[in-house]
Amino acid sequence: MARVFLCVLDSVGCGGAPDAARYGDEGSNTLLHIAEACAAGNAEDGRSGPLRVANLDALGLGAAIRLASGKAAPGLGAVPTGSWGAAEEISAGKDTQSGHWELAGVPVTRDWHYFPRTIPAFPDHLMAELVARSGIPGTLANCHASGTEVLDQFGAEHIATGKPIIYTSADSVVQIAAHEEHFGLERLLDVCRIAAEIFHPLNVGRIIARPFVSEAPGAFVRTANRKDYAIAPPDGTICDRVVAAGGAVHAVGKIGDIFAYKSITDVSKGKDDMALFDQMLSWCDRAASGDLVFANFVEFDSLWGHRRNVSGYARALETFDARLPELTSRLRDGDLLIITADHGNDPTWHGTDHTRERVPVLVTGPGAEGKPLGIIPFAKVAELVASHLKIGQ
Ligand SMILES: O=P(O)(O)O[C@H]1O[C@H](CO)[C@@H](O)[C@H]1O
Ligand SMILES: [Mn+2]
Ligand SMILES: [Mn+2]
Repeated sequence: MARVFLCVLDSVGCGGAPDAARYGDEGSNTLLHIAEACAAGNAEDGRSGPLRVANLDALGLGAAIRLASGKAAPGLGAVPTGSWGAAEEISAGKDTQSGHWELAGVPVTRDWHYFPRTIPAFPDHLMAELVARSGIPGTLANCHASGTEVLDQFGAEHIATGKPIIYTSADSVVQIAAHEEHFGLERLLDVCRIAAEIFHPLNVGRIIARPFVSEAPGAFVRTANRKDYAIAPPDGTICDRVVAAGGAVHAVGKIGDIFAYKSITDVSKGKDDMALFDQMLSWCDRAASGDLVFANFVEFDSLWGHRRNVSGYARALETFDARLPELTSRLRDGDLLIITADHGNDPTWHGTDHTRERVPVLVTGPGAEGKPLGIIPFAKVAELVASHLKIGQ
C-alpha cells in the first residue's frame, strides 16, 4: 500500500529565492513577514498575538523559513519531526501554473506572454475579435488590476452595459469578470472559452472566468464558480506518470484546471478551503494504493495574499494548522503527506502580485524518515512522489 497526498498551500512562500531581485521581490518572505507582524501585534483583525501554527512548525515550517531565508520566524522554533526542506523554482514566471507544473516535474523554460502595464493592456485587434466572436457589446477595464478593486470600479457599469470587465496582472493571464445573474455564468464561460482560443496561441497561460454577485459597488463578491482555462502542460508531469503506472490522480480544488484536466482522474471541489480540506480527508478513506491525491488550497493567495491582508492570511494559516491533525491521524501505513507551495504572495509587500520566493517542503507519514532535504528544486517534489509510489520515468 503506497499513496501520496500532495497539498499545495497556494502562495505560502518562505523567502530566499536567489533570483528574487529579477522579479522586484528581493527581501519578500510571505511566512516570515506574517509571523513578524503577528508577534509585533500588527495582525489583530479576527485573531490575536503570535502566529499559532504548532503542527506545521513541528513538521518543519520554521526550519524551512530559516533554511530558505536565513531568518528566524518568531515563535516558529520547533525541531522538526518529519522530513523537511525548501524548494527553489527555475521556471520563468512566479505564477500558479509554472509553480504547479514544476512541482509536478516539468519546469517552464520558455517565456509566457505577458501584457504591458498600459491602458489598454490588450491589443485592439484581439479585443475586436473577442467582441465579434462572442457577441458581447464591448469590454471594460482592459488594464492591470486587482480583481476586487476592478469590481468596485467597473461593476456597476458592467451591470448597466453588459460589457465584461477584462484585466490582467504580473502573471500571464486574461481575467474576465461578469455578474453571475445579470450577465449569466454560462455566458461568461462561453466568452472565456472563445478568449482561450484567441489567447492560448499567443502563449497566454490562462483565461480566468471571475463571476461575481451582489448589486452595489463595495458589496460585489466573487463566487466559487471561478473557472480557469489553462494551456495544457507538456508531457511527463507526475500526473501523467501516476496514470501511466495504473494509478489515479484525485484532484482537489483547482488542480484539474491548472493541468487542463490532463491525466486527472477526477475532481473534487468545495465552496472554500475548509470544504476542500474535508474532500482531502474523504480521499484518505477512498484512495487506492498507487494513487496521488493532489490538492490546492487557493484562499491563502486569492483571499489574503493578493488583498495584502496580513491578519486574514495569519488566520487562514492558523485554521489550516488547527485541522492538520485530522489529516495526519487518518494517514495509513504506506501513506506519504507532502505540504508545499507554488510561489509567494507576501501580504506585506508592495503591489498586489505574487512574490518570487522559495517554498517549504514538509514531508510526513507513518514510517517516513525524519531527515532534512535541504534546498531542492521544485521538480524534486515530483521525484519524492514517484519514488514513494515506485514509478519510473
Ligand atoms: O486580483 P485577482 O483577480 O485575485 O488576481 C490574481 O489572480 C490571478 C490568478 O491566480 C493572478 O494572476 C492574480 O493577479
Ligand atoms: Mn498560486
Ligand atoms: Mn494568485
